Amino acid sequence: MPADPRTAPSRPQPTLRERFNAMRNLPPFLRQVWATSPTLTLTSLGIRLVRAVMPVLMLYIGKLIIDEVVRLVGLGLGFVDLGQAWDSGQLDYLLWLVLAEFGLAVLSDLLGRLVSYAEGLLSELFTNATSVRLMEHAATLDLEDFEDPELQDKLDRARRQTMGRMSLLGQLFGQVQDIITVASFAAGLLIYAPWLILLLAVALLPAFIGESHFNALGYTLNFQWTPERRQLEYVRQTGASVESAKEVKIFDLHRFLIDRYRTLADGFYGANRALARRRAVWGTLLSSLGTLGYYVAYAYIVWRTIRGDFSIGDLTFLAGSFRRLRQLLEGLLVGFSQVAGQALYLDDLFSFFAIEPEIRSKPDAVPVPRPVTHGFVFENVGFRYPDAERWAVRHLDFELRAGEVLALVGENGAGKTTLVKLLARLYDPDEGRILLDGRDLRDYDLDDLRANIGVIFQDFVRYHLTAAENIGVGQIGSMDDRERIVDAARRAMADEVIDALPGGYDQLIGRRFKTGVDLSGGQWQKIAIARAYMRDAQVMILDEPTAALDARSEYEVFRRFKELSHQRTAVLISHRFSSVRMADRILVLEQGRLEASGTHEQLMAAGGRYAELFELQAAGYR
Ligand SMILES: Nc1ncnc2c1ncn2[C@@H]1O[C@H](COP(=O)(O)OP(=O)(O)OP(=O)(O)O)[C@@H](O)[C@H]1O
Repeated sequence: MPADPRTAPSRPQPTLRERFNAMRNLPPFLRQVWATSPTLTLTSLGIRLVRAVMPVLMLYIGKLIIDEVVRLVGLGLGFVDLGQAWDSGQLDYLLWLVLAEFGLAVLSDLLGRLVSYAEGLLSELFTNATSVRLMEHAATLDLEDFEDPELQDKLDRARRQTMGRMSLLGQLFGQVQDIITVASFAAGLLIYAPWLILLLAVALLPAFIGESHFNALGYTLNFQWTPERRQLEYVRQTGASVESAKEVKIFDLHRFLIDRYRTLADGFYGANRALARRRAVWGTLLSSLGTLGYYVAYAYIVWRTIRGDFSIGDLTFLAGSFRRLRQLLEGLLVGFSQVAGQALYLDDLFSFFAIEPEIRSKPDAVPVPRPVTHGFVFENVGFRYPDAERWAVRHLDFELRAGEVLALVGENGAGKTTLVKLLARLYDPDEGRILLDGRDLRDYDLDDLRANIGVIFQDFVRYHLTAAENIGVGQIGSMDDRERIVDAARRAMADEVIDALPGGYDQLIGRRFKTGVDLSGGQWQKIAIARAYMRDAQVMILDEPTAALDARSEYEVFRRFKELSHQRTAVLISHRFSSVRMADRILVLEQGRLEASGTHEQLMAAGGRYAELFELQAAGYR
């Protein structure tokens, strides 16, 4: 069961300083927005600038209208009907004022729509650009990073941020607009009653502090529940996907999965609800303080009007200004705390981008020699998975000579796959070093090294693409080279599988999509092995991708592999001794150590574990 996040060691609630510090994320965020589309950014900011001063203009025209009406009433002209009043010309000024206000109202609406349009587009572009950056950055990270659950949590949060931060954009720009509007109202009010503005600001402060407190709590809640939310996602997928449907049915797992989903989802819902409830109660209390401030100011203006200091038009302008100012200030303060809250989330996005891969090319990296003349030498190589107590492999000293076919045997967990991963520099050794033609593997250009090594792992990927594409991914640059793909398929004995497909090489395989045709485990493996033949690699490694092949097929695959690996260095991993014995040399691994090495005959003659395991398997066939 997942750890209860309330008792599990958790991230403490961000302090006020952390919250303010998070604001440092805003400039890079804005830079990225700008880089996404300068035109759209300028358009929306420009329009918002114009919109910002419209409210005060409209309110002022409203004041002029009322003053004019009061003046006209005071004149006691006693018009009989509208026609007469119209002809007298006394209404002209009023008419212009009303028309001006109408024009402003229409323009304001139009500009509002334009802003939404521009920002909608900008947000979408920004989300897409960030998603692409996320994928690009993820591609540079080490395998070790990916295997770290903490990184997976971070990646999950970052992924959510690419979507979630769309609202931040509109909010930030809205804040800028509101600040200008506030300034324009404040300038108007300053002439009449400056200290009232201060009163409003002070009255609103508690609501602001409350808001930012709850935003931080909300962030902490989301942060703490990331692992559970990932589990939720996992359970949901397991409960309803093609890949797991078979087992879920046979083992009747759906109730178990649903129960687990419910438990997790209820926990998150409960925590969320409790926070929302507290937020609602406190929010209401604190914002009523702001309301109080507003009414004190209102009463003061009314009193000054009664005393004759202000006209009726002034009263409407002032009261309206105050109402708007209060709304705006409240919005600004709440918005500010929300922006600060969202900036905390940006931390997740940026801290994901800040992860630096450890395995990368040195600035003065050299290309891999072509051809490799001596081969690889492992010198006292040891490697331990992060947080693991046991060494996965240790004290490995051996040579993999150029042009040699080497087989790795050993029981489950002996370290065979780890050794291969070290060879392909998916990890770097924690102890000792690996040399290629006398130079440390770390001196070579990483891309070139990987291009020279073709590995098919036991857990190779089944791409839900066409058969040709499934092979083509082995050498992405030759995806369109059908001849090469067909040739690779033939070598891996995948051609017969593909010929039997209704669509041949263009047949979509896998069951995920409507027109897809699924393959058997062994058929998938043949396709995956063809991938290795696509590569122009000097070193070929088959890490047990043949386990599902029938005995004859595996034998045949390995026989061809050996034949075709002529002049190539090759590593085979298999639990079938009939295949292993074809290798030039065999390394026997036992609990991460090299136990013995030699040809099949030598190892049999030595009578160690190899001979024992071989006999065990042979006896099974007799
Ligand atoms: N990603 C990982 N994180 C932590 N430990 C790992 C990881 N992969 C493997 N191990 C551990 O390292 C040891 C060696 O594993 P490895 O996969 O190299 O064995 P193997 O010989 O290939 O086994 P098999 O025959 O089952 O494929 C095992 O004890 C395993 O539990």
